[in-house]
Amino acid sequence: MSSTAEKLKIVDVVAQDIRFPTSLSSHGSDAMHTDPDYSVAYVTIKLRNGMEGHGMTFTLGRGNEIVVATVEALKDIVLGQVVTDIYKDFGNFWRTLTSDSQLRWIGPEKGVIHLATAALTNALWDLWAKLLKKPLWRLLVDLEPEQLVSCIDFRYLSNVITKNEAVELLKRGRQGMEARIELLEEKGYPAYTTQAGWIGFSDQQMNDAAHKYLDLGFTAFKVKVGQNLYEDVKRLEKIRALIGWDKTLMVDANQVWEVQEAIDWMTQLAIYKPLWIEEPTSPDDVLGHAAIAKALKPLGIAVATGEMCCNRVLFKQFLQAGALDYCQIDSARIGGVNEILAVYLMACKMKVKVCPHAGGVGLCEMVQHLQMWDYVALSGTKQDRMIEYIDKHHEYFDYPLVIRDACYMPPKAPGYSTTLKQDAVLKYIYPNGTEWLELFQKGLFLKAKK
Ligand SMILES: C[C@H](O)[C@@H](O)[C@@H](O)[C@H](O)C(=O)O
Ligand SMILES: [Mg+2]
Repeated sequence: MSSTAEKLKIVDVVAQDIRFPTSLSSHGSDAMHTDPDYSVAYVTIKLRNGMEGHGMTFTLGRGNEIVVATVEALKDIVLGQVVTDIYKDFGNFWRTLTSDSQLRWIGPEKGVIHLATAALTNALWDLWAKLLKKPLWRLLVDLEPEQLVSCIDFRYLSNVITKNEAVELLKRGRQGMEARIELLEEKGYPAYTTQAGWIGFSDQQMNDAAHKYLDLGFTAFKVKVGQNLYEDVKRLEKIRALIGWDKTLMVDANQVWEVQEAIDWMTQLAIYKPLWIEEPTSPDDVLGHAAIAKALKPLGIAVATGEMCCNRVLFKQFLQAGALDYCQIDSARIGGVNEILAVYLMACKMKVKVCPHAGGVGLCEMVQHLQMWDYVALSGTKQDRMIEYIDKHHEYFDYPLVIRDACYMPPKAPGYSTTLKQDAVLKYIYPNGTEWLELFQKGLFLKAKK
């Protein structure tokens, strides 16, 4: 092996359980997840030359240790590889990672095993962008269409999109690219916020957050619904009174309803003119979503889903069935960047708008890169599209996102914006981080029994 290849060998993969005590303030709460502790399974891939790539997947607390253990189970597939060999044929490597004959049985390509795949894959992309000294969105933009497509495993997709069609879409997407890069650098990419709408928030918390975001120039707000119709009516009355009727309002039920219940409930809330209802029912129920979308269309309410969609195949079915109007990819789910690219390509072909899910730790940092690539090099438009935004946990990153005039500004630092500050890791690693030890001592949290 040449000495350059030797230096680019992966010599270590470390997975850490990082958690933040968000349940203390109801931050992130919704009808289904009432006490989330925002967490990440944080993966570091180390090369012999000392370089590191970081990746993560998002969880709500206790499940985090299972994802960390699953990364441990997968890491032998990555260890010892020369990282640049992976990038030469990334699609095939991704298939190797998801095809281990014994491990795939616990998926396949869904659940914890796929979350772990996402964390590892995202670390590999961070490393690639760092090696090329580019932010990830720029790396994606600069890849030739054929090269980008070679990163994707098209298995099970050919009845909707083929490799050749994907290349054609990307070639078409390049027209006018330079002008869009300039526009992006000048104006950024529109954001909306969910921060005034957590279900556990008091009136005062909602009030404060709505004013804060109005002052920051935000024009689109998302509110949680689905626990109690009477409370939803009160909350939507309140948010409309705060933001006015000229602003955009979306609502999110986080999977709590039966199909007919979703239709009936949303019919009652239609007077508040929500743009979309998000996750009205089970994230796996393609036909249920299709029925809801059909029933709510005459009321002017669209259906959004995807933050818990398990893989490209299910996204394919949602798109085929006309079951979503807004496709909410999540940067820490499905199998990481490689598989998400396939979803963007299918959505582009089927002319469905992608409005990514974000907000959780690292999600805003990562997904901005993907959505900016889509704008510059694939769909070519920001029309009716926005990225979710929440102002928490960014300070723990080496290169936090930048928001200006309610728009994400394109990241400049090399990588996927996934590197946590060492200090944050020491404070929030579970259960022995300094912040956690203090919380246990104060009796604010009970340490999990092993
Ligand atoms: C538990 C989490 O905060 C979710 O409520 C959140 O991801 C949400 O569905 C969203 O759309 O932001
Ligand atoms: Mg949601």
